[in-house]
Amino acid sequence: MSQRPTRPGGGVRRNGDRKNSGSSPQPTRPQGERGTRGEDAVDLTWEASRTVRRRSLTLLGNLLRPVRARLWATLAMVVVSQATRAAGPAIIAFGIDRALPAFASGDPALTWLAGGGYLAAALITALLTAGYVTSTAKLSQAMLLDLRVWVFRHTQRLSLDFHETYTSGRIISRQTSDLEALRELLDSGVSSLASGLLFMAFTAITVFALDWPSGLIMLAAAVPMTLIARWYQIRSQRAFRASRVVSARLIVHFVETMTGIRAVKAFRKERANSAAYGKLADDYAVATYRSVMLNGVFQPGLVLTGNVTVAVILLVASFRVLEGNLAVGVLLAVVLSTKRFFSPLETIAMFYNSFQSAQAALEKVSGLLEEVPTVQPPRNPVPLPAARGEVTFESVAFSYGSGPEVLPEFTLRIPAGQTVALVGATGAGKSTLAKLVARFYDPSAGAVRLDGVDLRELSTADLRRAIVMVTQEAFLFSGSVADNIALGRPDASRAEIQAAARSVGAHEFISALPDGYDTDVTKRGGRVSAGQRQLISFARAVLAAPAVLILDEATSSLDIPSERLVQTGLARLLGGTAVGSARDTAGDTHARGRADDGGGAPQGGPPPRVAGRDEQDSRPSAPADHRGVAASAPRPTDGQEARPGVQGGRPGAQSTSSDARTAIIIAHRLSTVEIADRVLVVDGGRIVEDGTPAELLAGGGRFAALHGAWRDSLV
Ligand SMILES: Nc1ncnc2c1ncn2[C@@H]1O[C@H](COP(=O)(O)OP(=O)(O)OP(=O)(O)O)[C@@H](O)[C@H]1O
Repeated sequence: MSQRPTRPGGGVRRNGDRKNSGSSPQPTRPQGERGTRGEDAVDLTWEASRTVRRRSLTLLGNLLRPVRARLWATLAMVVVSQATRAAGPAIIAFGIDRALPAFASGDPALTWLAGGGYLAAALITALLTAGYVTSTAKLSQAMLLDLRVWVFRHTQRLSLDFHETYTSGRIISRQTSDLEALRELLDSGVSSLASGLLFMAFTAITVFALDWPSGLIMLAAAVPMTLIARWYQIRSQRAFRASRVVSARLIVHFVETMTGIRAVKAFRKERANSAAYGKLADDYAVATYRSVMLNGVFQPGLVLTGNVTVAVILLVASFRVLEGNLAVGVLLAVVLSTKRFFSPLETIAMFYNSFQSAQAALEKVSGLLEEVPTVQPPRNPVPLPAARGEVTFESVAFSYGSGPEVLPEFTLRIPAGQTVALVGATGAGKSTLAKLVARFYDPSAGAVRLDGVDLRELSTADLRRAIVMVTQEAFLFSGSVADNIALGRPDASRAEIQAAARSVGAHEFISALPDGYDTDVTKRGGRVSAGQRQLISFARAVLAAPAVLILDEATSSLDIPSERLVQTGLARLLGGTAVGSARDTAGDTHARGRADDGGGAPQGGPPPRVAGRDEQDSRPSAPADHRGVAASAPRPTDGQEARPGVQGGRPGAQSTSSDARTAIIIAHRLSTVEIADRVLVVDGGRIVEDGTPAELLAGGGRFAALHGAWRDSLV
């Protein structure tokens, strides 16, 4: 496509107003715009209807802009073809009333003119019809291609908070059934509607030109027809909106069931799900039935009006012929034209249906495109090509959207190179805190900084290079194992990919796959276990060599051998291994005392370390815990109590390492906590304890209690 508008929709933020100390521009919600909010509403207020209509038209305008030259050419073809088509009866009238009498008196020229004119009109109509049908198909495909790409790109750009509430099922519904409704209309509906309406207009002009009283009768028919059309429009708009809403719900339910098929089977939800799906399918059938029923009244209503009009014109014009006030040729032409005038009505009625359906679809799609990412890249980013990895939370508070405060105001400093374990009960706010570091969300107040730079001021490239989050799901994209590892650095060589895999202990199992690193992870034989998936995602992170690594430690779905594999990989990952990167040359490798748990011997990568503190290098390793991972020895502490609300910068909890990777781990395992430099205990969104594992254990507080419970659970 020649040119694409940068953003097809308008702009709506989902998170409402937020206090923001960051300097990056935040989009505001324009008055009256709605985005996807309230998209399930079937009855819209006049104001909302107008807004939605305007939004749909803007989108349509944006779609048409790149193809406007073709659009005008197509329109010209439609206009001329319908004019020549409508001229047929007038040429016949001319032939009967003027050419035939002239022919009878020995002048055949007018008859030749009438015959030739009729043939030429028919030829032009045929050629131009073929031209506009092909051209419309090209127009339609070009517009749909743009729209498909816009919807995909846009939904991908939207922030996590949007995806968490909107669900992938709805997005699929927008991408499939809504775009399909638009395709139906654009492919042939628009040209049928336009050509039909134009043909009617040209025919009406012809009838008026031939015999204005017949023209007036025809015009009178417009009154009942308009009333029927209005009746249909109001009801069908409602019916099609309802049908789009139910169709989206149906797809959402289907997608949810299929993506959660394991849980469905595990909890024997099949019957309940089938019942729910059956109910939705029933609702969809009812909604569709309603729109078809409306069409069942609309279409015959129009046809009846047309036929009655033809009868009235025939009657009146015949009387006038008998009285000698009208030529027979004109009578024939007027009746023919009137009959033809109403012939596109059936098609128009049919495509008006698609038009209404497409309009409802356009409303939904334009609403989606109107959404604006709440996490915006800055207009003038502060460059940070090589981050050290110091993370600071400066008077940060956070709530999801307009919900309750999940993290009350706090200040925290994580020095570069420190390994921090976040522990706490479920729902305490650990993931939320980690997601703020990854800038999946922006804080509601205060600022999160990397090396002193507000994350909102970093370019996406710098941010994603410096901070990588490894989530529990360890998602693998379709493609080879090597492709999946290379996600961390797409330009990495095969040797670098293998080195990354080796460094986390993944090389052996990858080599044992049917095609080694080239094994397709979606194919039989390429299916890897949950633990192996984790290792691949660790290798991905090693290759990316971020300054800050955030890791949501996997707890679920790992069997004991997998867990050991992951534990070893994790310990290695935290070693700050960088493959073929600047960090590598900076000497970011560590050979530290560590009791290998046997989950995977070093395979060419740098040896693993126990913790990210350089001062630990000189200390002997602590005794291994039950899983064989060495616990770090107690360290000197300044004895300072962690104060909720004001944390960080404590000498006892600081790393002195300047080259190690900063790691923030949402820790679920005792062994992981013990290899951390520092533990933050989160409770109700507050950091209630902050210190080295040894300090906190000695302190006898919440961490000590958690630790005790863990130990007991391991017996
Ligand atoms: N997307 C969201 N929208 C609204 N509230 C959320 C969202 N995600 C989390 N919360 C809420 O925020 C609070 C903190 O959740 P968070 O996921 O950070 O806890 P957590 O400590 O990581 O828990 P877990 O160990 O179970 O993962 C919880 O009350 C949770 O319900």
